[in-house]
Amino acid sequence: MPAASLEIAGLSAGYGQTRVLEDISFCAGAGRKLAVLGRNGMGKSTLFATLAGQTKRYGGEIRLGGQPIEGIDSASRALKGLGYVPQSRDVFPTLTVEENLFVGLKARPRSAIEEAYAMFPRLKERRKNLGSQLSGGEQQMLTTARTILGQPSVLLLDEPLEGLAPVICEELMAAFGTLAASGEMTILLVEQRIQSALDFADAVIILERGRIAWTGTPAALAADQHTVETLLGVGGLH
Ligand SMILES: Nc1ncnc2c1ncn2[C@@H]1O[C@H](COP(=O)(O)OP(=O)(O)OP(=O)(O)O)[C@@H](O)[C@H]1O
Repeated sequence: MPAASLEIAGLSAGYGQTRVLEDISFCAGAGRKLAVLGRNGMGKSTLFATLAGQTKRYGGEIRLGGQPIEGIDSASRALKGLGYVPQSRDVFPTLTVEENLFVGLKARPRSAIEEAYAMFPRLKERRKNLGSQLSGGEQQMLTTARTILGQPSVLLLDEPLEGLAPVICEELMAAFGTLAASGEMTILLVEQRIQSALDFADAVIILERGRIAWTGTPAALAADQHTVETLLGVGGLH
């Protein structure tokens, strides 16, 4: 499946009676790389969970490749090409690493898991281990690899670098960049490592209390010290 656009218009969502997102609108063109930033608790994970169909939506539209998906369930969204790697690493604890990867293949041949091993050699070393026996960083790699094996047209990555060693972070961001550049995936990234996100992305949105407070390019953000301090709560970027 080639990369697809993701368009959101007037999206409001939350949990039960608790409204978290208000009137979110943006568009990520096919093959683009969008970073979603913001301080803790501003709604980043809720936005991705909403796109994946896992929260309560009060209103608004979500279009994947021009087709509305807001009315269909999570599994159907995945079948239509929406890949979601949540912050909570959801490996299957009683399956081995290799069996976890097989789940991600959908209809693809089993040999395709070599793609995951090329991206994460550590998973190949641990392929006979159970999901429950992996470290936090290894679970992160496994969840990410399993989702990518399904060849989504839009990939939502919620803090994929959490728990990973710096050298692996660099390799992983480079691999994500290659997937987007090859036209295989549109990638949306939530990341606390702001500089890594800005090095990766070609557009940025910043959430503040469930609303979009800023949009622009990484270069414009890096030059806007006031926004960096007030909306991201960090002293500066380099
Ligand atoms: N399952 C839930 N039920 C009720 N409220 C929730 C739930 N999950 C998150 N929230 C609330 O929604 C708001 C946004 O949380 P969310 O996790 O989306 O923020 P975030 O920007 O991803 O934060 P962080 O950077 O800390 O991961 C917070 O006020 C949080 O308490």
